[in-house]
Amino acid sequence: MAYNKIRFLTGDLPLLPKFPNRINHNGNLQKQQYFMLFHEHQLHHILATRTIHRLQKGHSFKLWYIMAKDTQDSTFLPIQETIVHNNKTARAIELVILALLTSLLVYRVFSFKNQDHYLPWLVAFLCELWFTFYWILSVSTKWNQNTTITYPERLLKRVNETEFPSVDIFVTTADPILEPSIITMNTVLSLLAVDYPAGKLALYLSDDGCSPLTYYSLVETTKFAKLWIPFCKKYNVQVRAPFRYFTPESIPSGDDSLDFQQEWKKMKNEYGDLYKKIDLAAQRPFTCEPNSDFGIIFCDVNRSDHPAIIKVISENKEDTPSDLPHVIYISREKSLKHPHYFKAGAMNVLARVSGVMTNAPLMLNVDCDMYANNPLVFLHAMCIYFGIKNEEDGGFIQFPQAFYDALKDDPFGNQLVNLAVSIFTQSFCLLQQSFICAKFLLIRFLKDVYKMFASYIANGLSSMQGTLYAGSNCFHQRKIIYGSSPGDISTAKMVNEDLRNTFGESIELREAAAHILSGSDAKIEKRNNPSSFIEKAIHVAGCTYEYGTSWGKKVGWLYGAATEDVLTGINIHGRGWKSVLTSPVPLAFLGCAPTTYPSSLKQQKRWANGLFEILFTSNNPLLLTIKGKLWFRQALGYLWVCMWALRSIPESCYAVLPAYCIITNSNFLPKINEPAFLIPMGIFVIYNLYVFWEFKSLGVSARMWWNLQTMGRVNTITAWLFSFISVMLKLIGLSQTVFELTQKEQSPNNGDDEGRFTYDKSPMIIPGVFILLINLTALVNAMLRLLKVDFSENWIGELGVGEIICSVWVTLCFGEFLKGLFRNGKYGIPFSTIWKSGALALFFVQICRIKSQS
Ligand SMILES: O=c1ccn([C@@H]2O[C@H](COP(=O)(O)OP(=O)(O)O[C@H]3O[C@H](CO)[C@@H](O)[C@H](O)[C@H]3O)[C@@H](O)[C@H]2O)c(=O)[nH]1
Ligand SMILES: [Mn+2]
Repeated sequence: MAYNKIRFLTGDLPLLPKFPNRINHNGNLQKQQYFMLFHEHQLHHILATRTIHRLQKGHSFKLWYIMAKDTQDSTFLPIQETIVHNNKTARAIELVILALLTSLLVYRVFSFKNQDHYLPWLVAFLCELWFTFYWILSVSTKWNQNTTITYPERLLKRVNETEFPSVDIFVTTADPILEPSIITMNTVLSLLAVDYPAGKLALYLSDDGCSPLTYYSLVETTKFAKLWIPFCKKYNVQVRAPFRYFTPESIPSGDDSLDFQQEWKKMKNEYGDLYKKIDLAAQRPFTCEPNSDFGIIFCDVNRSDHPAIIKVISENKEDTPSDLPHVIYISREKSLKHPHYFKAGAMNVLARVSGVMTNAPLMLNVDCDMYANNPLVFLHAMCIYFGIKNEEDGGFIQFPQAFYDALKDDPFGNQLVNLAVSIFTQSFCLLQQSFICAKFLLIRFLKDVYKMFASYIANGLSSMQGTLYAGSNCFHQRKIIYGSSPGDISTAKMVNEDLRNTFGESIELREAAAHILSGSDAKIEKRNNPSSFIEKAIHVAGCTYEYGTSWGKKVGWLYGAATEDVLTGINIHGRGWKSVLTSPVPLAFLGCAPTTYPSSLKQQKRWANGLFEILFTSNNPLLLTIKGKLWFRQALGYLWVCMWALRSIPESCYAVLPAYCIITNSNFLPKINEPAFLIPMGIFVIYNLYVFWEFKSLGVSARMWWNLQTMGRVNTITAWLFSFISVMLKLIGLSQTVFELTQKEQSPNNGDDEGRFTYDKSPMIIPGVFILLINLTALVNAMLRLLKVDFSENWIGELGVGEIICSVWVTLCFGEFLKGLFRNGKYGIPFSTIWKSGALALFFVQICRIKSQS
């Protein structure tokens, strides 16, 4: 379909000595290999020397493999390309660290009986066993790295706009105060104005806050969009979220045309008006106005107990096409008697309502603060959609989560740069080539024994399935969200009874789903007048609709973990799909990261909590590898993220150990005059230098590296420890997880406060303050001991240098808390928190005393 413009040629290709090997017995060139050989510059070189195919006449060639004659004609160039990273140095260092970790374990085992202090030695051994295991997961996840690059300009030359699939866009918001309407509206505007045929787009805004303000803002924003979209398209505006476009720096220059300058001013005023309207409405209490349509809708609604409200705010009719996509407002039914499953519940309503109204084969999902920062983002996604080679490669298309106005040097460690290293930019998405041989041998070897199992291992060894689904900035195929697996025809042939059990009572939804599952795009019905389906849509947005169906269990966004995104993503991978990550320049989407320490803590807790919950569902990565089609190394990658909460236990123990040992005058590390001291020292030095180097190569400042490294320790011992505890409480039935929203701010620049730590009374920081206090006590203890030291033989060995270094390091990591102990007001740690941690620390020191006396 996409390549019908490519010309067929035959001729000579003398400049490519490797070329003939890559032609298979049919005379066809393997398409991956084709692209490996023909990087753009090579091609240009070849074409410049006027060489063409050597392939003899009479051979049939698949469209892909044909080169065009004209250098200017880019129809033969790939629309997406995967570049494999060279990370040999990183791999070598990672293996050195692994070797050191292993030797430390071996040393512990052999020196165990010579110890006078079994307890710290045993605890250290268990922690290090965990660190080694976790390091293996991390190395495996980062081993193969690649980047996918997309070329929208080539796509436009090759695929006609009419062939583009339609896309339903879902934006979710839940509270107009924590998520100010103006931010949500900017996200809406940026999406309405993307470079994509407007007739193929429908934007659905889900409002879990059931807020008249959000509804009113959307109506006004839609009016403004009618001016904004043509303006953006006419002048090819790059940033289509007005609050980011009309900045003081963006004033038109003298070089710009007069027309543009005038329209720019007009647009700026119009946006100013919109802003004022929304701002005023936010300050005025809402009143029921019986004579206005708007007043009646929201009269007496209670946000947690109300019927579904669905309004088509604007329609893009086929007979009067415009630049403005369909705009639809949804506030799903809520009732105190029924669970609503937070964002996952909202997404499922969006999937159903859009299924009834527009039923696009693709859906894009964004959080209310994630505006589209690159107007070509849909075309970048289409490069992948049209460029994937095998059906299963297109599980979902994820763009990274990145943030605007990020605080300098990431003081709270929440901007995901560190994750970028491992989850987003590089790994989770790998190349098969180098392992094909190993895979082949392995399959042969185990063939007769465990045929199935062998192919799992082989797949696992060869590569991974791709990036995580991160909840926002992701394109999904509707059929995959509806539960289909690659190459599986059973869903395509679902009969009415199955459809009812899966998708529920609504006949329209079942019909629409059957269309989608049967696969062929051509059959997917275009619905041009969503407003005629409002009644049907209200039906599927009801809070009892899901009872007795597969929503949240097998289809849609899955319930059971606070991170519905990763849970839904692992389920998709578990069906055998792969996913793709691509990050165009400029970045596809930008949102707000929490700007205060307490809100960052809350977010960290929810994430670690949700990720850990996944291990206790039927979507546990190891279960999915055995029972489903999750590849082994992909499962290791998932384990690596899902165990954040569990990490808090060994990390806390390891942070307690130096204090314990100094106070009780015992050791958990080899003494400085033993050669074995070099092992932990080597790990410490090499690991930290390695991470520093890794961050440097990502362009991260030294200050940011330090912040990320200390916040890594702090978050683990505070927020993640609480995630661990809360999952345990949930497992024994004592608590329920809730989704606490993150506060969003339009310009997070709040003067003096920017990036400074503030504290609330959250108990989460108690363990952190406790660790700090006991390590401070230990250091004072060590100092006193140093004063009394008798410089006789082996005094340096008795000093416990390793323990002191560790204690100093832990204290440095908790440096912000140390400052917080002495500051006042919101910058200081509340007295009640200090008091509680102090009591715990005192108790601990007392135990140490008793221990050392016994
Ligand atoms: O009951 C709810 C709760 C949340 N949301 C929406 O969910 C989105 C994400 O909420 P936010 O507070 O911004 O959480 P983050 O931690 O920033 O979000 C990340 O992590 C979440 C899982 O914890 C994913 O759902 C998100 O997509 C992902 O961006 C927002 O648009 C909310 O409006 C709802 O629609 N209904
Ligand atoms: Mn968010």
